[in-house]
Amino acid sequence: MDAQQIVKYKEQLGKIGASLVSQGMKVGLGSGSTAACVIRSLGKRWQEEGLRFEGVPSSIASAKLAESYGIELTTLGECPELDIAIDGADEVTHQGLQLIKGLGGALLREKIVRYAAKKFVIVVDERKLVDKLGEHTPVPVEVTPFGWEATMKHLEKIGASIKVRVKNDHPDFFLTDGGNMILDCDFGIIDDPVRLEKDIISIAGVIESGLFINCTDEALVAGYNGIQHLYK
Ligand SMILES: O=C[C@H](O)[C@H](O)[C@H](O)COP(=O)(O)O
Repeated sequence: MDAQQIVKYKEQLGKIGASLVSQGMKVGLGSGSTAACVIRSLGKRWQEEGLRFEGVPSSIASAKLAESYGIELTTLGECPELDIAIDGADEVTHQGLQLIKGLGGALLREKIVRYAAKKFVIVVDERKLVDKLGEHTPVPVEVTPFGWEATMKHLEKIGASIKVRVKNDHPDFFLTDGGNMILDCDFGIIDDPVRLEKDIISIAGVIESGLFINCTDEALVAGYNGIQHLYK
């Protein structure tokens, strides 16, 4: 799949994702480049069709993008229950729609927004589809900076090979919107993601894992044959 093709797929996903939103809905706005295409399409509908909805962004970047189209944003404080959240993902299993998310570092807020929503739809191109999680992507784990070295040791004990995430082309640690660190944990092929998520979350210092298990209702997958709809 070449870069031009990927851009085309993301634009298609943006339009279809945005078409799921109707007047007055409460909407969780995801993060990353594919979710950004949904936000742009929603922005066009806001400007050209007068679509109005209440948007809760899952990252500062998504908030800025939405605001650049004039979309009025709200918070989970004002609007704790959402009709739908639409987001990207880094890996998606064909069966069960289990996910790895967080290569962009937004996993904690994305998960909070997801669980505030009645329905969770993800938008991905077909490169992200896998039989089992862990085929291409480590599991991003958000940890508190205090004592992160000890947290890392515990993650290693449950089988992770770890890279501490740093900023692009920079030796400084990458920090999330919430000021936390990300440890990219390679567990190899993940046979039991339910168990692994529990094991990760039970470690002191771990704030959230990038495993999104049994929580996706629908995946829109762009590929050579158009957009497929997969359901859990
Ligand atoms: O933290 C980032 C998010 O989980 C993204 O939704 C995910 O990384 C997919 O991003 P993209 O659509 O840019 O591949």
